[in-house]
Amino acid sequence: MKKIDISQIATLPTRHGTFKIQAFREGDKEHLALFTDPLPSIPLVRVHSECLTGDALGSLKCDCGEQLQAALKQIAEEGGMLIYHRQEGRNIGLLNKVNAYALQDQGLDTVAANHQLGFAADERTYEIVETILEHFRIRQMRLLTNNPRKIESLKGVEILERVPLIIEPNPYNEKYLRTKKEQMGHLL
Ligand SMILES: Nc1nc2c(ncn2[C@@H]2O[C@H](COP(=O)(O)OP(=O)(O)OP(=O)(O)O)[C@@H](O)[C@H]2O)c(=O)[nH]1
Ligand SMILES: [Zn+2]
Repeated sequence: MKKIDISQIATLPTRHGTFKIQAFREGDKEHLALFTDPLPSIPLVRVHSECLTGDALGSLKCDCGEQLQAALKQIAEEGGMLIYHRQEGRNIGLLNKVNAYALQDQGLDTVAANHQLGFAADERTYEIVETILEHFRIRQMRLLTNNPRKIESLKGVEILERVPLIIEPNPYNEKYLRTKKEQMGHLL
């Protein structure tokens, strides 16, 4: 197992409320946990995979940015944790994701574009997420997701409830969301 470095806990005021923040470094990847204090015994958890274009740049090609904001709002209200999982582009990385976007400009869907570049549709792994949950001794939770694969991938924690996180489609992400539903089994 890789060595994990863990930061101190700091306070992070956000537009949704004040969270605690802690960083986890694994090799060259740095992940974050944002959590309410107190943390309920059965917290509401969001595992959010990095999407720089959606999360930081306001991209309308996906639903990530709006999901991130909606998740933080709900977690601030109900108590829980957002794990910011630094596996950009379903873990193909930013450069490859932009190449996948170029293929999507030519008409390929999000799954076919990944395949054309030699990747599986989803290359993410969740060991670091399990390590972070273990660090906080979270063994039972409610999970904010529409992705059944994410539920199956999280071993060692009991997911008592799946809480949907549905964003209204826009003309630019309609096809993407349809592909996620039809080819990736998302509960949309
Ligand atoms: N390779 C690739 N990655 C993408 C694309 N669009 C978004 N992503 C990445 O997909 C990840 C988000 O995954 P999603 O499948 O939308 O959502 P999810 O987190 O698995 O599922 P939910 O929990 O329901 O939101 C982020 O890492 C994004 O960077 C794309 O067209 N190609
Ligand atoms: Zn995105």
